[in-house]
Amino acid sequence: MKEAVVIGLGLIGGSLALELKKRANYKIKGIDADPANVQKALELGIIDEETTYDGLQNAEVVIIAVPVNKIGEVALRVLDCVESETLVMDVGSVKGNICREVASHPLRSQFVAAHPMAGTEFSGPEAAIYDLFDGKVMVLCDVQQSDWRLLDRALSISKLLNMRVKMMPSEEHDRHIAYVSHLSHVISYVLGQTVLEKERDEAQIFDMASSGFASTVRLAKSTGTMWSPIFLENRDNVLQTLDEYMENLAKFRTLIAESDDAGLRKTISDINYIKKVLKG
Ligand SMILES: O=C(O)C(=O)C[C@]1(C(=O)O)C=C[C@@H](O)C=C1
Repeated sequence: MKEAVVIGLGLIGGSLALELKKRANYKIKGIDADPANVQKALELGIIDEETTYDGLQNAEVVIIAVPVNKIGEVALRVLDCVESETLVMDVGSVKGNICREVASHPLRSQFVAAHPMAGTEFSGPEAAIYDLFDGKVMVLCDVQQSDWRLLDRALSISKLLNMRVKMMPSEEHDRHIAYVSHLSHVISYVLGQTVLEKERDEAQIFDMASSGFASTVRLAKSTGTMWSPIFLENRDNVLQTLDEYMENLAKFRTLIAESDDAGLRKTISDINYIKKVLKG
């Protein structure tokens, strides 16, 4: 039976474990710094057994799904322990720092830097979902640094999950992801913060909130354990997007302050182009 080891049994690690088990009959071994997560993952049938870094020898694939600030050190430790045929993949949301950290390891070519573009606002093994990755994009970075046979295995796993693969340099990934993922989270947190501060003075404001508020503030339910390290690992790119966002916000504010109906309609109509680029 093929073996996969998943390190970090949260939403993403847990969901990958479920998929590999159900879709390809892998035996899943798990590692997590929090014993409660291991216990929960065992109870939920996400993993078959707990293991340690000494138990990586028979793994066909080791998936690292810990918070992004910990991936580099975990990846180096894993590469120190694995056999020459094992694929080591991370699934973090920031790729440049991780690729730099593993760059000089003698087994660098066994590592594939991956980012499955899927998630929810929930966390922990109980948040793991079967089908989470179905139809989504898997980004693979700096692939020329990986052994082609192991890259091929990463591609097979992506195909198994029914994901579309995109390959790009890690630096480009980090610049783009700041716009389409990290900025949205900052905005949602600050929206939640602004409304919560108001709610303290004027109770019942949330009674009026409907789907518009719910959809824009959904991401604000995501944990700081995951998102603070993402913002800090991709700091320069996130700051760049925030500067551009704040500039646009100031322009939008001016249009409202000046009761510029034509300006507002034109700006909104331009932004409505998003309907064409984002389907669904
Ligand atoms: O839908 C969500 O709740 C997510 O946060 C998913 C999301 C995203 O920003 O789209 C977040 C981080 C992952 O690295 C990939 C996807």
